Amino acid sequence: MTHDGQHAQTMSIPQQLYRPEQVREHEAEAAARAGIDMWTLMQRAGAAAWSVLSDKLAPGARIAVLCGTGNNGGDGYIVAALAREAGHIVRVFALAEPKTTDARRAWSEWLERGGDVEPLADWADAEPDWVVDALLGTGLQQTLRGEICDCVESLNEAKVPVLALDIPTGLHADTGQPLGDAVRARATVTFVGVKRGLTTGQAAAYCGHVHFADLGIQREFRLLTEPSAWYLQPTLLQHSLVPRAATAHKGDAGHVVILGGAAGMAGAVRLAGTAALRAGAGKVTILCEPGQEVIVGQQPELMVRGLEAGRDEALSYLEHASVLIFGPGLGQRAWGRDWWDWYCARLQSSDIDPELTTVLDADALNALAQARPDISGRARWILTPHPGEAARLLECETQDVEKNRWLAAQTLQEQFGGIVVLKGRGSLICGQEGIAVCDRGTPAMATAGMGDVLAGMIGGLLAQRHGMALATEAGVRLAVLAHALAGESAMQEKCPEGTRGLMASDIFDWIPYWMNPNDR
Ligand SMILES: NC(=O)C1=CN([C@@H]2O[C@H](COP(=O)(O)OP(=O)(O)OC[C@H]3O[C@@H](n4cnc5c(N)ncnc54)[C@H](OP(=O)(O)O)[C@@H]3O)[C@@H](O)[C@H]2O)[C@@H](O)CC1
Ligand SMILES: Nc1ncnc2c1ncn2[C@@H]1O[C@H](COP(=O)(O)OP(=O)(O)O)[C@@H](O)[C@H]1O
Ligand SMILES: [K+]
Repeated sequence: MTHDGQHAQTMSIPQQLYRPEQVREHEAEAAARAGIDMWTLMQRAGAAAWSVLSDKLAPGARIAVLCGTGNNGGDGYIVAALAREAGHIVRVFALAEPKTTDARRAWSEWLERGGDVEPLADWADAEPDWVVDALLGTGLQQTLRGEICDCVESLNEAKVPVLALDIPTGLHADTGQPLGDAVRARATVTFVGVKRGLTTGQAAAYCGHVHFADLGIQREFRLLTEPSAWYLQPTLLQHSLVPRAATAHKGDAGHVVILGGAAGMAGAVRLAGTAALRAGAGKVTILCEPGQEVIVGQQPELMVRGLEAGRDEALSYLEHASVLIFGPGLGQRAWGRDWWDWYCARLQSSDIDPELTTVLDADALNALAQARPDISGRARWILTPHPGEAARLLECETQDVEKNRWLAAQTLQEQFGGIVVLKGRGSLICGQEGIAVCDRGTPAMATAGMGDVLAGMIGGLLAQRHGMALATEAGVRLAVLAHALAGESAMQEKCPEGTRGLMASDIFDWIPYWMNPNDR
């Protein structure tokens, strides 16, 4: 078996993400254009996986390779052969004989070299230090069935570290949802193009660390098909968030107006307002329910005005606003509902400029779900639903949203216009420029007020976008990314591997850190 070292290298995840069908459809043509056959491609896949696995092994480690009947299984036989050549104790457990030509070749080479193939159900006999999951790749159709299902269950119960080839068996390579059950891998090596199901939905619970190997055909592959989504990386902040001019004054940095903060929920607008300032907004004004000013005003940099619902005095604030954030702590009582009705009416009559960039969050999204007004200005909306709010807007259940987050985000964008941020692990940003995904952040961010901070950061960054020559959609992507990274940094500071106990306000100090990526 040749070890094709040159193309066995893994690299960082590129920006371009694909649907699994795109990879299936175009990999053979890309390989042909690169002058190699599919057997060579399979050997490269096995070698790339081996290069990841070999780094994790102590000398003489015991490895169990679990092979399915398709080409994913073929990759597995190649890894097995390479691991044995390197002196490890390798046992292969297979569902049945391979069905495809290339996988059969890999299987027969393994047998010819004295390898053995044992029944899948016996895998635990190997008492492995590592397992290689080569059961199913992108060929997965519907819910896992038969012996594979039992095997995945026993593998997860055993809690042995697993390296998944291409994708953890059972995980849908597009939606990132397990189909029935799925292997919980410690690491995944994915081939040719990064499948977008590795970045959202439940992917983070199943994939472990994701490695990418282009198998030397990336250039050819990219010429054949357009990406289906964009993967957001911290380097993007460096490229886009250029330092402010030395002569800047606060008027250059925009004015964010935040409408929300009903009795009992003034904290939401205060969080959003502080986040907008930390993101660099020049000025922030909060319009809240009368009586709540004291709570907001404890953050002295925020300007605050208590207003009864529907007061046209609000127009004078909006006239000078660069961005409106509408919804944090708005509540569902009359005060909040009346403000929503006022907003829709004033937008319809153009008393509110339809060009005013407006973040609709929290209860403004719930009001939108109930009222569905036919108004102009939608092109300037940025909707920031979590999956529950998205479900209300789409009139479905939260699990329907999670089943296919790409589709949910796209449908919301088509129905409501503007830019949609579908929050949760693997946040999606969908607008005219396509869909981008942010898979950063930490489960410690699943805590009240974290969404208010995000709304504030989006507003705060967009308020400065003219000075930075930043398009709105690009600005939203950057804010989502910086929010997730600030959450990670704040948790890291408290407890490096921790997953609980973060508060939304803990991330404030880290927002300037990520907003100034070139200044350190
Ligand atoms: N040379 C190449 O082409 C290269 C390919 N590459 C690799 O190939 C992988 C794709 O290979 P693939 O297309 O053969 O599909 P794969 O995922 O192995 O499974 C198909 C088998 O699974 C079975 N099955 C399906 N659904 C099931 C279910 N729900 N529950 C249970 N069983 C189910 C199905 O059975 P059937 O339905 O036909 O009875 C069929 O036998 C790709 O991910 C990458 O790793 C790389 O090496 C680069 C070079
Ligand atoms: N497990 C997680 N991993 C990464 N980010 C998360 C996770 N859970 C929540 N977040 C992020 O935290 C924020 C929570 O927002 P939201 O649910 O609106 O909270 P709230 O309404 O309480 O302010 C979102 O940006 C979301 O993407
Ligand atoms: K697999």
